[in-house]
Amino acid sequence: MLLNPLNRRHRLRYDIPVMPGAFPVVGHLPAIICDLPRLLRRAERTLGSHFWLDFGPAGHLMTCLDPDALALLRHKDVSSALIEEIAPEILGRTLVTLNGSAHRQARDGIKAAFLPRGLTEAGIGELFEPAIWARVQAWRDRGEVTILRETADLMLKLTFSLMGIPAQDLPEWHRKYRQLLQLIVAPPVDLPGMPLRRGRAARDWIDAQSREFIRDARAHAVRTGLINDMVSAFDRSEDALSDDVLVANIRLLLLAGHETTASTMAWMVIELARRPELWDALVEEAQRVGAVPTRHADLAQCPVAEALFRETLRMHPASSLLPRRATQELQLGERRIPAGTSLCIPLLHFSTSALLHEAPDEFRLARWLQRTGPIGPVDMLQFGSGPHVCIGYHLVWLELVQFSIALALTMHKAGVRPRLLSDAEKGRRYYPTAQPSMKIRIEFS
Ligand code: HEM
Repeated sequence: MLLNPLNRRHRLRYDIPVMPGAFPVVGHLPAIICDLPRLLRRAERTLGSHFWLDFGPAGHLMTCLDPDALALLRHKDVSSALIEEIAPEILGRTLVTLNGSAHRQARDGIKAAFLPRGLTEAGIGELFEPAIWARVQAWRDRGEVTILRETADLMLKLTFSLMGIPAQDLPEWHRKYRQLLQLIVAPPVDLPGMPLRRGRAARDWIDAQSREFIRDARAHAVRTGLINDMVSAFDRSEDALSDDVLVANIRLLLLAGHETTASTMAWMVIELARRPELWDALVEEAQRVGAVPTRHADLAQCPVAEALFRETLRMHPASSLLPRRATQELQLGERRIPAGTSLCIPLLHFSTSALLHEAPDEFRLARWLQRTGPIGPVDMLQFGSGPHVCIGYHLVWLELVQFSIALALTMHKAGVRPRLLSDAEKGRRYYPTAQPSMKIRIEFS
């Protein structure tokens, strides 16, 4: 594991052990990025359920593997402002960093557009369907693809179309979006040609375009997409919010929905490729349904595709860790957590914890197909919980079921199925978004 062999000293901070093995400057980040499950297991074995991990520039985060930690996501004295400190350039002033009434106000102005009714009224399923068909048909014709590259590209296309960005502007958006992402890793050097300068310029470009979209929406110009709905909900809301909030959150939607969904989609294809019985069950369902669903109401006809989406995300949660901060002293199990403590809530650990799931390491569609109760917070913990629970949940569910059915229909008609050409475990990343290696190839034969 990527730990510093020279750092073996056992230390305590506020009576909680610090994980040894941190490097200067980057702390445990190399192990967090490349080997998080093993790092958490080793920490649990050697230190117990509570320990500090060193996130390099973001400092030490108290990590708790006890399922009680999930309740922190709903706790009134726990804030998500730490996310702004970790990624100020890219996430500053967005929903995910706000708390209390400021958060509620901003979220209320956006959330309706992402509920099943809002998505259906905006015709999002119909909007996505042709782009998904086109992409899987291209894969069939090519016979072999680098899967994460492809799903990332498809998701960017879908996310941009959601925003109503005209097709001719897509290449420029693509370029600016890639530059924006550099802000996540940019060293703090603001000089011409450096990632920080380029990333900021891309962010300002994207924000300026968003302001134009908002102006257009208000002027009732012909523009489809969720932005219209968001703007009118925003303007209807009782508390006056500045357009800056809307602009920052349009940027957040681009970021929050892209890599997470692309990673999940890639893992779905990988799981289908390495489990022939799964592929057969999906093909059977796709043939019975015969068409790609476009509305939420139709999703009930696709239980296998839904179970595939849920089980893939359980085994491979795209958001592995959530950072938080205690604003007051807290009690967590037996522990006293001082006010101001930075916290890490490891969704990845809970997603495959034997305390929460039966046979957690087995990929089992049956756990979803045979369940009788409704989906509860533990079943969708990969989307967070509490006031910040993911706004895109219904959208992801729709697009991933659409994708699975289109894939199964297209490939089955051509007499081919997905086959894995690479080692899926090699080169996995777990942070900031968990994803399979960029190099994994899938053959359709
Ligand atoms: C598989 C795909 C996805 C996963 C696993 C995922 C996961 C999450 C998680 C864990 C959070 C909570 C963050 C926190 O509490 O700190 C979150 C928040 C959020 N997600 Fe997603 N997400 C996905 C897709 C999407 C999509 C497609 C969109 C929209 C286009 C979206 C928009 C958001 C927004 C706006 C928030 C912030 C909500 C708030 O702070 O109130 N996500 N997501």
